[in-house]
Amino acid sequence: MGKITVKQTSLDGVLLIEPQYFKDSRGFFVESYNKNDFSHAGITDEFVQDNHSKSQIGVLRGLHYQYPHAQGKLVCVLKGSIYDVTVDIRVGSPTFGKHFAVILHEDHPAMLFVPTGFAHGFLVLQDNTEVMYKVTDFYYPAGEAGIHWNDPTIAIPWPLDIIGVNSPILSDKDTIHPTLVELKSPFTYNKD
Ligand SMILES: Cc1cn([C@H]2C[C@H](O)[C@@H](COP(=O)(O)OP(=O)(O)O[C@H]3O[C@H](C)C(=O)[C@H](O)[C@H]3O)O2)c(=O)[nH]c1=O
Repeated sequence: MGKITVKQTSLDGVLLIEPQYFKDSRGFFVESYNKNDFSHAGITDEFVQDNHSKSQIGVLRGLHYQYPHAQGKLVCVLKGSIYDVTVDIRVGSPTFGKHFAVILHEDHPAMLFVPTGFAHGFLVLQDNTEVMYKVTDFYYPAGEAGIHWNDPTIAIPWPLDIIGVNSPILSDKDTIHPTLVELKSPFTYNKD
């Protein structure tokens, strides 16, 4: 049975998970999700839907959350790489408005667990990048919401220069999200 290593991040509840990779001359094998391993690590959420997106370099998807029917997410990169960002939007949290960023790469296949109460997004760093993520509630279009990717109070240092673009490729809806100051976050911090 594969083992996983779970690392805390700067945001309480957001976890970096490194499953055991079995590498050999053919490549590698990994159990990308194992209910027993995850529940032993304290992640007992039930995942009910798998999402899979493919993007070209320079695409930025986010910063998104869903409410009601908030979704926890388990994010992994199947191909290519992303600059993945999570923002704490739980009112009353000591890290409210703070972000955690990590590069997830096909060859450094850590996974990120994002609980409910956070906005999530990523900037794509290579062409034909494919991201797969499990979510803990179903898609609920009426509950789709977001925060502006370039919100000055969050001040995410998106590495646009590294990929040589001045501005990211966005969906129409991702150009008009409110800033965190304009938003009334529906999430509250519950330290238990
Ligand atoms: C999220 C979702 C979308 N769709 C449909 C709706 C649209 O017609 C199409 C593209 O959706 P959207 O532009 O919202 O996809 P992304 O911009 O990649 O959204 C995701 O981006 C960031 C990274 C997230 O963390 C969220 O999981 C999610 O919001 O797929 C569905 O049918 N089911 C779904 O669960």
